[in-house]
Amino acid sequence: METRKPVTTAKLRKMKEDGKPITVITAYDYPSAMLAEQAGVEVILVGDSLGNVVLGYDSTIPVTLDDMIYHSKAVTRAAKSSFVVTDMPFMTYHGSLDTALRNGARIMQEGLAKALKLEGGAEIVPAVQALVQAGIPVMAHVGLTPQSIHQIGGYKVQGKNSAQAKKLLDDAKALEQAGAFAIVLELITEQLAEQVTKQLSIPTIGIGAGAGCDGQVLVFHDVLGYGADLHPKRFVKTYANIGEQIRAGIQSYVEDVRERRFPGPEHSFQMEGEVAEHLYGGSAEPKKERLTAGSTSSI
Ligand SMILES: Nc1nc(=O)c2c([nH]1)NC[C@@H]1CN(c3ccc(C(=O)N[C@@H](CCC(=O)O)C(=O)O)cc3)CN21
Ligand SMILES: CC(C)C(=O)C(=O)O
Repeated sequence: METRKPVTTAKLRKMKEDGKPITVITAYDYPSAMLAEQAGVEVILVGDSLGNVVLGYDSTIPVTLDDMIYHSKAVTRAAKSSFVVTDMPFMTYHGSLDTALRNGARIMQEGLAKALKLEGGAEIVPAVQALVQAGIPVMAHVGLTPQSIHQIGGYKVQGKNSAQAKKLLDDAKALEQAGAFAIVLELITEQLAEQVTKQLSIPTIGIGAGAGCDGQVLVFHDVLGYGADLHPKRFVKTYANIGEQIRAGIQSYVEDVRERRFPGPEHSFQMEGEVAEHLYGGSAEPKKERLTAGSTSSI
C-alpha cells in the first residue's frame, strides 16, 4: 500500500528549502506508528513524553533508556518509510561522552531509530558532535526542555526577554554548527521561532512556537484526544476524540456481557452432534439461555 520512498535528513532539508511544511507526530507503539505512517507524516518521534501519556508519570524525568528502546522497537517495526527519531531520556547524554555514545548506540542498534533527539543548548554541543561524528543524525531541542522542568520551574513560554531570546538564537546556531540535522523549538514566541528559522539552514520543528517554523510536531494523544495528561494546552489542536470512543466501546462490551448479548452464536464454536451424544447423551444445540437473550452484536 505505502510506496513512498523512505524519508531522509536530506529530504527534510530539501523541504525547508522548497518551503514545504514538515509534519511530525509522536508515536509509542506499533498500531499508532502504523496509522501515522499511513497518514503520511514525514517524521515519527518516539518522544520521552511517553512518560506522561503512556506510563502515567507527571514528568519525563522518570523515563529510562530501556523504556525508550522498548517503545522504539515497536514503532520502528511499523514505520516503513517515516523517519523515526527517538529521544535520549533524562541524564543519558551528560557526564562522559563515552556514556552518551554508548547510550545512543543502544537506541540505534536495539530500537532501530534513525536519529536521536537531545534537549539543551550550547552545553550539549560536545555530545551532539560526538554522536554526529559517530554517524548518528541528531535532532536538537531548545526552548522549553521538559527534562529540566524543575530548574525551569514550570511549563511556560521561554525566551521572552531579549537576553533569553539572544541566548536561544545563539544556542540554535551552535547546535547547527555541531552538526544537528534539525531542531525542535518548544514553547517560544512566534517571532523568536521565525528568527531562528530564518537564520538556520537546518529545519526547525515547532511545538507551541507559531506558524513560522519549517515543520510542526504534536503529541499523538493530544492530537487525538486520547487519555491521560490532557489538560488543555493553548498550542494543541485536538482533531479527534478517541478517548470518548474507546470508553463508549468498552461500555457497550461490558453491557453486552452483563446482559448476555455477547458472545452470540457467530462468535462461538459448535460441537459435532455425535461427539455431544458420546459426551453427555444430548444434542449439539447451542445454549438455550443465549438463544432466548438474542444477539445484538454488530459486524
Ligand atoms: N501530552 C503531552 N503533550 C506535550 O506536548 C508534552 C507532554 N505531554 N509532556 C512532555 C512535554 C511537556 N509539555 C508541555 C506541558 C504543558 C505545557 C503548558 O501547560 N503550557 C501552557 C503555556 C503556559 C504559558 O503561557 O507560559 C499552555 O497553556 O499551553 C506546555 C508544554 C510538552 N510536552
Ligand atoms: C513534545 C515533543 C517535541 C517531545 O519532545 C516529546 O514528545 O517528548
